[in-house]
Amino acid sequence: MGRLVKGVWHDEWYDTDSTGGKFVREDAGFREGIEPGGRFAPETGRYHLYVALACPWAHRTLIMRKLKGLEEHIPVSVVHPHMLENGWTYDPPEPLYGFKFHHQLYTKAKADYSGRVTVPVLWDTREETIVNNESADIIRIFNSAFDDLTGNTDDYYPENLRGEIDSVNGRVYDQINNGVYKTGFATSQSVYADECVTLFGALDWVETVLGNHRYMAGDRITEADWRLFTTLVRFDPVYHGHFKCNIRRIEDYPNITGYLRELYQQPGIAETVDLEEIKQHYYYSHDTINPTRIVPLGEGLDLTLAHGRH
Ligand SMILES: N[C@@H](CCC(=O)N[C@@H](CS)C(=O)NCC(=O)O)C(=O)O
Repeated sequence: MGRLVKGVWHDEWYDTDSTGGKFVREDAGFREGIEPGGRFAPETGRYHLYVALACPWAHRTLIMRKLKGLEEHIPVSVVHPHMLENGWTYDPPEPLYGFKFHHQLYTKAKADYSGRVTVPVLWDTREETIVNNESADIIRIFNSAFDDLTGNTDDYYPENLRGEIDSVNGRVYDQINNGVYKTGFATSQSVYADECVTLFGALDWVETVLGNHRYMAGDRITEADWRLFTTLVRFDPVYHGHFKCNIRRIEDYPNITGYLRELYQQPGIAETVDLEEIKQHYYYSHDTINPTRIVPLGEGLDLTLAHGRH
């Protein structure tokens, strides 16, 4: 775990001293788009996606790549699940440059880069740079930028639902997706307790929404559902224990349980979920919160059971 400072790698854990025990996530450093006629134009084989199978943010991009039929257009490389003193690593080395360390991609893109070195990364092989390293942007890019190439016009951010999707995303991001990290990485009891209570308040709200609607932003699956899904699928096997998010389990919420199963059972989605890799990453990499590195055996819900949603 570490960060780049002016292009030099420093092995360091998150600084929560300067924020009174709070985990504060850094903004992504590369935020370009892909559009026809633009600097980054949609082309088959031009872009490469770097992910961790364990990472909920990277997982969103894998899901959208699958749903939008982009697998043959955008190849993917996967980091090793253990993120240790060198940050994310490739074993074997990644295919474009033979790099062993994910931070080498960042310094290839910008020699004096300062900031955290995260996945996912959407790489441009033409300009040899990072187009974007913010998953929220990458899934929007995948949602529409390659439609002319793939002929797949499925829309997970439809015009008429954007207001609702944005509003759901806002709360889900802050209190659930990032909420589990803010709870798990807190280094003071009172910060932990506040974050944990807020997280479960948000899950209670999701349970109510799903009692009234089939999905989070109405009656069709949108990006709001996929953004929530990647946290829910990790919750009982990882966040409940490792991040001390243990007021309730997902299994204790009937509507969320059925919804999670229904999303998991959508075509192609189960292949994007690797629970063993997910558990290995969290329990092994975060030695400040699990110094023995023992990976627990429990796997959480059986996601293959009938979802019972209609
Ligand atoms: N805003 C980014 C966050 C990505 C992120 O934090 N990824 C984690 C893995 S789950 C990471 O690479 N962390 C490495 C670090 O913080 O040093 C996104 O959504 O794409």
